[in-house]
Amino acid sequence: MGMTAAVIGGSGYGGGELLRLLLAHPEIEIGAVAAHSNAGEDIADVHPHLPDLAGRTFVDTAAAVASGAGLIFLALPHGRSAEVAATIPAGVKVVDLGADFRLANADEWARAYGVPHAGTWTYGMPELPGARAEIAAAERVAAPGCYPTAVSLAYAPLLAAGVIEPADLVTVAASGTSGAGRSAKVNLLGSEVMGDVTAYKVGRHQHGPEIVQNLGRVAGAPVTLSFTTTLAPMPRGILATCTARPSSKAGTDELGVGLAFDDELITGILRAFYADEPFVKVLPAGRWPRTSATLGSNTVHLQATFDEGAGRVVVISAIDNLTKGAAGQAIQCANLMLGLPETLGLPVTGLAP
Ligand SMILES: NC(=O)C1=CN([C@@H]2O[C@H](COP(=O)(O)OP(=O)(O)OC[C@H]3O[C@@H](n4cnc5c(N)ncnc54)[C@H](OP(=O)(O)O)[C@@H]3O)[C@@H](O)[C@H]2O)C=CC1
Ligand SMILES: CC(=O)N[C@@H](CCC(=O)OP(=O)(O)O)C(=O)O
Repeated sequence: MGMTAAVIGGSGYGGGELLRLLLAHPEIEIGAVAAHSNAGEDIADVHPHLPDLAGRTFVDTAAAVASGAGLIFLALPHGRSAEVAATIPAGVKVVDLGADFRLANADEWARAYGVPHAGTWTYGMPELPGARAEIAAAERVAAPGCYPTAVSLAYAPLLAAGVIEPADLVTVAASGTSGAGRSAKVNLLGSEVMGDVTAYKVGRHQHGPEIVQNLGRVAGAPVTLSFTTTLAPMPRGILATCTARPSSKAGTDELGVGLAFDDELITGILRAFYADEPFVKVLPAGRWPRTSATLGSNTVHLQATFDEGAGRVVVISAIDNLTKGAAGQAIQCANLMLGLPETLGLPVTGLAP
């Protein structure tokens, strides 16, 4: 074992997924695991799917910070990471699953989250252009949110190729309930969620600015996104339907391919962009992403078409919000920061049915 990692916020859903993946990681050993209201509890009592952690108890946050771990994962509610990060000594590598350090613009952060901005860390989405080397060189990384992963990776290849209009992106996405965390909320009760799909945070979701930040960097131009989120009656998964108008460059010889603007061209751009990416799968023609196929994997499934009648490109993206959308992505970043193979300990295959 090369490195001991502490997990702070280990009793939550993101923390539980981190622990599940780290138990199978050949180079990272689980050190102190911290909780808040569950401090002192047996880890396997809170996470019965992790029986190998029976007999180990959650410590408090300060004890985990002081535990001497060379790597710390933070899986805390928004606003909490910043105060804990300030107590972590230099030289310790930190990956934050929360939002505190994701946005570069302080005003946008304060508008989206309602508390002052704590700063900006290296953004942890290795598949975005130039990101991998920055993550590998960083001591502190802000791992992206679940929706921003699904949506940014759907649009990025087409924006980078210049074939869609950055000023007219429209996304409707559905999330499973674990995306809202483990703490009790009335709207997450089984009797509220089962048999229901509901829109929420319409027109004001906090992930809007994060997606716009990512895609603006890829496009090299201002991006406008209409982003609507819905809650689906399933524990895990995100399905994002991402549409865009073709740009004036689409279907012209400027692309250098001499092809009509059609499904083959669009999926060809996606395939070329992700040709060397172990965790992004552009599905074969005719097969559409489904959340169930991604569960437990660190994999993004993509498919695309050109809806000629509407004059819009449609890209569908599916991920497991807790894996590629949170803990898996955090470990992918940690692997890079530690100089390990990026895929170490991370499943590509899903769990079905
Ligand atoms: N769920 C998801 O799909 C995703 C989550 N994220 C982000 O990851 C972070 C964790 O999310 P998630 O696991 O879902 O959240 P949960 O609500 O499930 O877990 C939160 C964790 O933080 C601990 N905690 C709560 N308050 C405090 C506090 N004041 N001091 C110290 N620890 C505290 C909790 O401890 P205890 O329960 O013992 O009180 C628990 O371990 C959030 O920032 C979230 O936005 C990012 C991407 C996806
Ligand atoms: C279903 C549900 O409520 N999902 C949450 C996702 C929160 C999340 O994951 O937050 P960060 O990625 O920003 O840390 C939401 O929509 O706010």
